[in-house]
Amino acid sequence: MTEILRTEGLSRYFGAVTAAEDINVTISEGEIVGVIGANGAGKTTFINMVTGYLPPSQGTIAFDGSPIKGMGPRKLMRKGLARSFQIPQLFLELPVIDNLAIALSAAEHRQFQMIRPVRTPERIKAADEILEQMNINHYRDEMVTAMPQGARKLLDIAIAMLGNPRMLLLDEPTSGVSMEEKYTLMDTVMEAVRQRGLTVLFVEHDMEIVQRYVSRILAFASGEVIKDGPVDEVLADAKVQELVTGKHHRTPEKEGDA
Ligand SMILES: Nc1ncnc2c1ncn2[C@@H]1O[C@H](COP(=O)(O)OP(=O)(O)OP(=O)(O)O)[C@@H](O)[C@H]1O
Repeated sequence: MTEILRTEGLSRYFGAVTAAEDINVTISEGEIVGVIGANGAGKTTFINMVTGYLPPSQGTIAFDGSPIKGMGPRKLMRKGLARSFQIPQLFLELPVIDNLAIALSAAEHRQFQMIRPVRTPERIKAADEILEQMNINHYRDEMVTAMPQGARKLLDIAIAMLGNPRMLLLDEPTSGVSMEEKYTLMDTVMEAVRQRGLTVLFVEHDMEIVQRYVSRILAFASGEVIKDGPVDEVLADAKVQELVTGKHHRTPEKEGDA
């Protein structure tokens, strides 16, 4: 399989705090990878470094075979590497359609400038398409404040998909979303991912979501990747159970044993 992302010796220190240390990960095109770990394990630090939001202290990052360390988020977005946030980064007091128009405008301009929600026919077309694909087109002309949390997450992910990325990094796509909404949200996102043939890396605390949607897991603890492999293998690992999932977590095979 073709490699799309590779990190080598990737580390980040905040003074005496080791947020991430010696992360060596290779992701192939089309893989859907879950990132798990307890609070403070280094998951967001890893995502932030890969997407250009945080400069690494050490190590290298390559996307599509070329070094990307030192590039900012907008440049990386143009290269095909996009992300969503744990807390959606949206203009709450603007209509949904204008949030998309602003994102498209920002993507079109290389230099920093005041960004206004200019609705060109091309932008409206692109916005309507993604809103429909993410099943949030009924919110099109509503303020973001009118949307429930799940719909806001979908809008944030829709914005990440606007530039037709090849790889998407999602930071806790289901956090703050109700139990009933979670699966609908993930089904919608994963269908869009499948149609676009994207590679996905997503941070998730909910092991049921992880088991249902990913094929490979990176387990983080104390800033390090302690296990990287197929879902069942990682979730059955004693160290992962001790440091990440808790020893009462049951793998899918064991589910029917009781
Ligand atoms: N800007 C910062 N300054 C100082 N320490 C930081 C900073 N950002 C993160 N850290 C520390 O780095 C470590 C890793 O944090 P990180 O946010 O990456 O963890 P996480 O696995 O994403 O946690 P969570 O699941 O709670 O989001 C933690 O000890 C955290 O306190």
